[in-house]
Order: sequence, then C-alpha cells, then structure tokens
Amino acid sequence: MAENIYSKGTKVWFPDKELSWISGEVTSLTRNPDDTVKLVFVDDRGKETTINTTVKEIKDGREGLPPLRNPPLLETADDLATLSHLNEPSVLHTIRNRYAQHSIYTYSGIVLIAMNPFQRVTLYGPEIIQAYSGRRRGELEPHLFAIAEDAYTAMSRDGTGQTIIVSGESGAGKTESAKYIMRYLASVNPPDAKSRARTKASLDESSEVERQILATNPVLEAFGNAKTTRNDNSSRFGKYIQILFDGKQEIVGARIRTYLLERSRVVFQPLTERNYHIFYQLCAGAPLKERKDLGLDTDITKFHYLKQGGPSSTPINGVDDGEEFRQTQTALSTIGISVEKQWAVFKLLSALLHLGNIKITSMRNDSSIDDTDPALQLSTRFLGVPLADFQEVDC
Ligand SMILES: Nc1ncnc2c1ncn2[C@@H]1O[C@H](COP(=O)(O)OP(=O)(O)OP(=O)(O)O)[C@@H](O)[C@H]1O
Repeated sequence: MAENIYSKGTKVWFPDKELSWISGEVTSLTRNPDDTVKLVFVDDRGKETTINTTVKEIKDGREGLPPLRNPPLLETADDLATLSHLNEPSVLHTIRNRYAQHSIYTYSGIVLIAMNPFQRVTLYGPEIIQAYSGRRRGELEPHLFAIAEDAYTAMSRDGTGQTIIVSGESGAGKTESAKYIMRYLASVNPPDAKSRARTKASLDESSEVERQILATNPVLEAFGNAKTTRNDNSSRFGKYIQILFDGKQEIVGARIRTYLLERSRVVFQPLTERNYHIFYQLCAGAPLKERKDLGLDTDITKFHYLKQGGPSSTPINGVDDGEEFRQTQTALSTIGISVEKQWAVFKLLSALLHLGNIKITSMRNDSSIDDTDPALQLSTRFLGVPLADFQEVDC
C-alpha cells in the first residue's frame, strides 16, 4: 500500500548539486479512488516537490520516486546490511555519520568499507591487535583486524587458503590496509598457543620470517610507488601477496607477484608528479663517495628523468628521502639482498638517470650522440655496454 511506504512525515532523500543528497519529508499524500497518488515533499532547504504517481508505481519502486531515509538509530549502524532502506544516499549518509564519530570502518555484510582518515589514527597498536585476536567478527567494532582474524580462523579451522581482496580508487588506502593486515597476521599466535595474542614484548620479538615479510613493504614501495596528483605514495602496480603458513598455523614464508608496473613513469612524469621514490632516495641518501662514483647529485634538477614534475613535485611534505633510503637499504638487507647486490641495483638505477641526460642531436635524416657526452659515458659504463655499440643502436 502506498501509505505503508510513503506517509505524512516519512523521511526521504533528494539529489542535491552541492551536498549530493539532501533530506526531505512527505508533507501530504492524497490517494484518489482510481489509485492515483499525489505526493508532496519539502526538503531541508524548504523547497517543495510534488510527484503524481500511482499505488502500483510506488509498490514497484518507480524510478524518480525519492529514496527512503532510515530511522536515526540505524544511521550509524556498523553494518550496512542492517539498514531498513538500502539505497545510495542511505549508504553514504551512514558512512559519513560514522566517519564523523571517528569510526572509519563499516561492514556491508562480509565486506569491510574503509574511509581514509588521512591522518594518523590510534587504531593499530599491539593492544588493538590483542583485542581482536581470537574474537569473532561483530563482537568488536568493524576493523581490518577482524577481517584478518576471520581469514586466519577459517584457515586454521578448515585448513584451506583464504583470500582478502583490497580494492578502491587511487588514494583510498589499499596499500596501508594491506600492510595492517600483514602486520596483524605476522603478530598473532597459532590457536594452540597459550595466549592467542602476543604480548607487547613478544610482538617486538617477531620471528625472522615475519620481519622479512613486513620488510617487503618498504622495498616494494621504494621501487614501485611514486607521488601522483592523487596520492603522495601511489602504488603504480598491482600485487598479489601470498602469506604461507605451516600445519601449525605459523608463518613460514611469503610470495609476492607484481603486475603491470607503470614503466613509462621512469622516463616521463606529469606536472607535480614524481618518478619512483627510489631514484630520489638514492640521490638524497647515497654516501658522498658512492654519490660521486655514480655521478649522482642531491640536486635532482640535474636529471631530466627526475625533474619533469616541476619544482613543486619534490620534496614530498613530511618525507625525508635520505632517511627513506637508509630504511630501504635496511629492508633490502632484511629480505636477504646483500649490500653488494644492492649497490649493483643502485648502479643500474644511476645508469637510467644518466641515460635520460644524454643529448641526442638530430640531423636531417639521422641523429647523433657526442662521444664525449659525460651522460653517455657514465650510463654505458654502468650498463657494461661498449660506447660504440650504444651509439649505433637504431631506435
Ligand atoms: N588507515 C589509514 N590511516 C592513516 N592514514 C591512511 C590510512 N589509509 C590511508 N592513509 C593515508 O592515505 C594515503 C594513501 O593511501 P594508500 O597509499 O594506501 O592508497 P592506495 O589505495 O594504495 O592508492 P594507490 O592506488 O594510488 O596506490 C596514505 O599514504 C596515508 O597517508
């Protein structure tokens, strides 16, 4: 019945140019004997809207009828699946209300929706890990740790692999969320341990393999993340991380597969954006001798491949590239890459930077590179390519 869906005082939503959606309510409903219905609404700006419809159209949910608003009690529900009216404005409004109360997570059935807080939040400490470990979903506030715990429990119980998919637009918080999930999994004890959650002290003493797994993050970010207009630390690749457990549910290793690295960024960056972090880290953090040997400079404007984003692209607010370089080196060592190999990689990166500085002179039907071009000499030396061979390559 029309009166059951819309009646005087029923709260609804209207589209709004400024706010996306604005609240309104039914101020009168007239049902005629021929089952036509006249609905009058007033929104929060005082604008009146009249809709002529029929009982059948209301029952069928005709397009164009304003979506219904939920009762206030449900408007901060921690699971969208419990909303009486599940429509776009109700979903957005509930998530917004929760965000205003500092609850950045909301469930939607088995899915966890995360709103990026864009600031440090005290939600991920060892005491919170302890609180979620061994608890069922729904016992505590929605959280990434509850999702990780669910996956861990299902794996232990059923002995089958579990998958957590993290998706969202650029800057939504996927990388951060995946790191917290990894940290959680690296921090919980197997189900038969005396205590499900580690104490703070034993959290600090995580095993070598757990530390190695967590150390993959700074490495992947140094080589695969860059500043973009949307995100200062944007992952320019997709990744599939497998965390491997033994029969006792203890972590024994990890496998990481990466996909579709944005390779073009190495040679070109749009205005305000940067190349991959590692290049800036290397220039800022290489010790004096190595910097000299590799022909690097702390002034990144000396390199064509680093300066195309313009002066506002670097440094990144709150990021010390030199310090990050040391952290990348430590992480590389933790995952077992020798210092010698690390410098072989850094030499290759330096070769790329010098390649970008080679001056190519175009002639009528040809082009040439001057033998004495220092960028040519350095890049070929670091790549181990004879200078003459390089000059002759047809592009
Ligand atoms: N849970 C969080 N707590 C605090 N800050 C966060 C959180 N999640 C994201 N951020 C902030 O938002 C920024 C962007 O997040 P993140 O890099 O995870 O996005 P993304 O979805 O992986 O983006 P991209 O697809 O561009 O890689 C982070 O650098 C961080 O500053």
